[in-house]
Amino acid sequence: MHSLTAGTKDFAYSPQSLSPFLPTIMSKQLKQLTREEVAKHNKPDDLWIIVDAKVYDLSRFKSLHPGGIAALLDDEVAGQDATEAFFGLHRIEVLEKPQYQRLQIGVIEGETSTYRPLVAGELSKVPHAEPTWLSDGYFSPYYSENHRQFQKAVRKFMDEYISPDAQAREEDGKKPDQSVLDKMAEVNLHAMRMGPGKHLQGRTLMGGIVKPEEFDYFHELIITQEFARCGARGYGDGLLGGKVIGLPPVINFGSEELKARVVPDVLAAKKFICLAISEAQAGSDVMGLQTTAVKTEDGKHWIINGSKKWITNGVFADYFTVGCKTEDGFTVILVERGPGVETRQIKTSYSTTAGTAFITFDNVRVPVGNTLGEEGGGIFVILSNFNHERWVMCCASARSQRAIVEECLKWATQRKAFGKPLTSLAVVRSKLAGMIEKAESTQNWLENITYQMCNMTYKQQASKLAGQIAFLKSYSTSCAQETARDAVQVFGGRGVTKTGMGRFIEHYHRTVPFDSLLGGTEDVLADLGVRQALRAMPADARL
Ligand code: HEM
Repeated sequence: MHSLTAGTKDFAYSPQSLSPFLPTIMSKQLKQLTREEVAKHNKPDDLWIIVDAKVYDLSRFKSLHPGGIAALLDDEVAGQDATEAFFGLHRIEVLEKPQYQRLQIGVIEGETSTYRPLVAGELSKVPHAEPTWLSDGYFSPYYSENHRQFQKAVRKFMDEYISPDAQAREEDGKKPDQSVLDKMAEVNLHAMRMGPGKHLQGRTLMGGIVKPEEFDYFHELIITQEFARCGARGYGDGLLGGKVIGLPPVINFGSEELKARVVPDVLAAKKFICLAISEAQAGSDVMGLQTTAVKTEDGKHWIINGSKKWITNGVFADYFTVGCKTEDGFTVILVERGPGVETRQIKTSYSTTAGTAFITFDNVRVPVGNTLGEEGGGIFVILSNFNHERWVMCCASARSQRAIVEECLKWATQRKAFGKPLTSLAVVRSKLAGMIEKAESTQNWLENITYQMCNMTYKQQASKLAGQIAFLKSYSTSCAQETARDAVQVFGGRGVTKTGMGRFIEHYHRTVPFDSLLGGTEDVLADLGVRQALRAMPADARL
């Protein structure tokens, strides 16, 4: 998606990954050729083609071509203009890859190329590929000039540093590269992802574009949405998703000593933290958890025993924000990796780059000073971040749906079936309509809620927005799943193929159900929204 920069096993693309090669390619003398001249080179050992006014010599490459030799020797391809056929079968990034760029020997005299991938930081011109506030000619009451500058900088950062690593790690399943995490720390992205607040004080945000006291939820929305564009769901979580949910309890409920010891290192990505609540026996039912914390006789330590499952970033975490059953009920305790703590990778439908873990605690000794909030008051610690956490998920869901819309619009325009572009088929247009409506409605609702968050106190948010956010989360992820299903229909077999044209659709379709589970399943959240509404029913209301 341009938004989703591409990469396959043999091919990890990002606009910047090309930069070291550009001088070589540009200095190569490209011949000015006529179409008649190209047409003479139509034999297996002397094979030229034209794609987008550029001439490629495929004589030696043909036997390495992943699509086989026959396709290249077709009468309408060999020596001919194969632009349309090419874009029906390959993503534009194929031609950007240095090893394929070298096949270009010339250009067609007097003609210019039409197609190009976006450069780092650029906005897409494809309709609905960007939210309206970033689209030409539209207005928005929500975003200031500062938000716009901030968005530009975050997108450029994302395209330059994060996207290339995202695609490579999604492939090899390793943790995000430390150099990327360090680069993010330099501009304080890890801190900003925690939202507005005191933790931003004294920090230079994104090179000083936004002052800590001016950073609001729209800035945070921008970060989450720009990250979601990379189309690498597992990597997105690997990029310290565990910190986004695991650190707030420390920041909001930890002792000053604990915060001073833990928070700076986590925000600098020197240490990693995760939220460890769910267990094999209990997920959403936090009161049913079985991991126990029992105090030592001198009352100075907890002894923790039990296990946790599906813990994002757990594999590489140094700290674990753990929900435990204690004498007084449910208590949240910060556990540090050490004797008795073991983590094992769980293979889920998304990549292992997220570091999803099964964790066991075997007589783990933790100082009582690591208790987060009141003993027995763990439910408040966990609930306190639920709205924010779910809202973050809505930001990501809205943006990744939009990226799929862009993929589908491009594909349906460039792909021909029955001699016509897919867009000429009413059924395809109808699917596109549904996807666009969902992406736009989700974003619009999200922006309204974000505006409320910017203007409400924490307490007001808790009472007025819990239902709204629960509904939005449930709505976004059900829209997302329908969009994924429709996108596969539009892409056909490519929508279930891990490489090539439909690779982002396959990835999305495979990973999107996850979004409908975390932070509460769709049904649970929709029901929560209704229950919130019922609680607010006025006593004097009658038909
Ligand atoms: C500069 C010229 C070309 C290069 C560098 C090239 C490269 C590639 C690459 C890397 C793939 C693997 C799939 C992917 O990563 O997208 C591929 C697949 C393929 N190519 Fe080409 N190709 C070229 C021209 C053509 C032309 C002109 C045709 C004929 C219309 C063609 C037909 C195919 C087919 C049928 C596939 C398999 C597609 C699929 O599995 O969906 N290629 N090509």
